[in-house]
Amino acid sequence: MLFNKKNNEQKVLDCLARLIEPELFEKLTLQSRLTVTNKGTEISLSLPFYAPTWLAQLQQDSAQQLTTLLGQEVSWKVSYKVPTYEHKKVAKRNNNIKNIIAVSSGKGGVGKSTVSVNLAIALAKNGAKVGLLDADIYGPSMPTMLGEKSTKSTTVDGKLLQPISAHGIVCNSIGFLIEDKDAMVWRGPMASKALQQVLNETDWPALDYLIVDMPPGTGDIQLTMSQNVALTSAIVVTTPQDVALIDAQKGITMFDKVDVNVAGLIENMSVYSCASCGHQEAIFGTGGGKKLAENQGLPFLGDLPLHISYREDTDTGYPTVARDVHSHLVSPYLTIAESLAINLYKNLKATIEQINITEVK
Ligand SMILES: Nc1ncnc2c1ncn2[C@@H]1O[C@H](COP(=O)(O)OP(=O)(O)OP(=O)(O)O)[C@@H](O)[C@H]1O
Repeated sequence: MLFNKKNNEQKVLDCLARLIEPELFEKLTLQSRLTVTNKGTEISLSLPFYAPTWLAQLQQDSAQQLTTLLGQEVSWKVSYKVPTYEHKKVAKRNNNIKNIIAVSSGKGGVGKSTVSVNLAIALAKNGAKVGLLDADIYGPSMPTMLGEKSTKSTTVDGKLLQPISAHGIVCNSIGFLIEDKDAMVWRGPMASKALQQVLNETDWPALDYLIVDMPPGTGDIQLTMSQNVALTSAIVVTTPQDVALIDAQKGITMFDKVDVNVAGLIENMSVYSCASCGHQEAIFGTGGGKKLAENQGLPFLGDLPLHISYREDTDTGYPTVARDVHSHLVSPYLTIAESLAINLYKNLKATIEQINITEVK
């Protein structure tokens, strides 16, 4: 049979088109190049996000079809390059940081910090380079949650602060600089200035994502912070009950006001899961976060159970995703991290061309 390069390229594309959701496929192929030759079949793919489960599923689902279509087994060569997404323009930008993602909540105590730290570690576990900035001036919790309670920020050159490395991520926190009681009395402009200072005066290594744990609420402080930092996107964390959802809605409105994309909602403490017997109970109600996301036309990134280990693990300085003992508590975070990375790619515009699908040999 005569080898038809163009035909085979089209066959591969058609097969992938059946397996990838249309919106995402269109965006991926818009910036793709696929070439096929007859010396063995290798799909060389440069992906703009880290999504190991999504990729494994795609490879598994397409394996049989591709082998049949091309008459030989297909191997994949995958590399990753997370793009820098377009974001609102503010004065200063650190070139080492590709994307800054704020994690916020309309209401205090919904688990925003717990989600921030575990999500940051989950993104890193999936393969990304991740930093975490603790901007929660009312109660910086990252020193405790990362097991670095007695650590203070240091500087090598007398100018830039060295971030703390822990559990596969780097972090800086207002808590590494000042005592908690000092932070509590800060007013808006001071708090916002402190955030910008910690952001701009830290010696961040090259990062795909910097996760910012924002102070809870939607007041002037949060508004000013959101305005003055070059945020790529924001995540709103909520619990399922009505009162939290009303505040989550305020959070979404706040980001709309300052023209920051909302990457999606996460529902924390969705279902109580008993550590002893596994019994599950929806004590705060269920499905509220998903419904709010639907009403707002926003992605729902996922839900997380209410489980004692999440609290114990961060209290002891070893976040659940880093400990990796309870896979049923880790996997929701890995899924949310994938969902976040894919949704950012789907909904934002990359500043540079990113993806190549090339079949070689
Ligand atoms: N899914 C969960 N299961 C069990 N406990 C949780 C869960 N999420 C958070 N917690 C616990 O709830 C408490 C509040 O969480 P966290 O400090 O992360 O909330 P927050 O929204 O950042 O609070 P703040 O408003 O003080 O910033 C902590 O003790 C934390 O360990």
